[in-house]
Amino acid sequence: MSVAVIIVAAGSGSRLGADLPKALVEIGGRTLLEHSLRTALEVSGLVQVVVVAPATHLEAVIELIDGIRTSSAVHVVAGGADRTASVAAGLAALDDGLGDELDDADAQGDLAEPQVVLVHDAARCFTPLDVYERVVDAVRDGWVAVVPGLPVVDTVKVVDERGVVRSTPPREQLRAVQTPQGFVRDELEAAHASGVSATDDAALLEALGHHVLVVEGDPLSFKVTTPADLDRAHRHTASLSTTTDLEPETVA
Ligand SMILES: Nc1ccn([C@@H]2O[C@H](COP(=O)(O)OP(=O)(O)OP(=O)(O)O)[C@@H](O)[C@H]2O)c(=O)n1
Ligand SMILES: C[C@](O)(CO)[C@H](O)COP(=O)(O)O
Repeated sequence: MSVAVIIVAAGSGSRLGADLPKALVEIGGRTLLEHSLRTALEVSGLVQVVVVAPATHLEAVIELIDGIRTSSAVHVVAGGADRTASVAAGLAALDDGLGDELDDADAQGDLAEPQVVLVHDAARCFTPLDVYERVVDAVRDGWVAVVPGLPVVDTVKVVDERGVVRSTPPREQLRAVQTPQGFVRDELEAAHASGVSATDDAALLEALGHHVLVVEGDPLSFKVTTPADLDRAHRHTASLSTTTDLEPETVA
């Protein structure tokens, strides 16, 4: 089953408060979007990546992507008013530019329109490749919708509009979910056709009665949301370069 990745990068990043859209903020010399894209391009069975960019920065994003060598089709489209609308814009662009390759594929049978779609937040720029692969494997195993997640460490309360606690869900049943979220393409498209918005795509499929599987996420898949997250991201890249610097000494 061939795979497409939609990277949603069209948010403004209001909670981060940078003077650029969040996906274009740099960490360790690369934008969040480039970090995410470089990993996404390694996914097995990949035939296409759609980058959903801020409408105000389409040219800048196209230029960035031109600098990345890849044999996969990478398309850039403008995002929408919220995350759900941006994913819908990415879905609408699936198959764009696959024309020539598809003619060959029809002949060779090795490349086809994507049947599995992963939706990934550019803001989760350090998600390891093995998380993507776990999600794809579970969709290939027959799950319609798959999300990576981690157990929750805090006790979570459900509150009413006044902030008064209504219930305390059992913590062992809770997972904090991340991206990439993976779907059978037709079902994701059908869920988006409802026009309903949600904070993640899996919720749209849940609403239609689909079973969503949670596979193991990764702490490194944290979402860069606030200035504190950006500091954490800088520390992460700094620790990587320190490790690299130390490698020759370690070997010697
Ligand atoms: N209209 C939007 C809103 C969000 N996103 C993307 O969805 C992901 C998760 O959203 P979030 O981290 O909340 O980003 P922002 O909406 O930019 O942040 P904020 O809510 O602080 O403005 C990000 O990669 C963001 O670029 C998007 O493509 N289009
Ligand atoms: C999709 C998501 O990353 C899953 O945790 C999250 O719901 C995005 O929320 P945001 O408020 O748009 O960052």
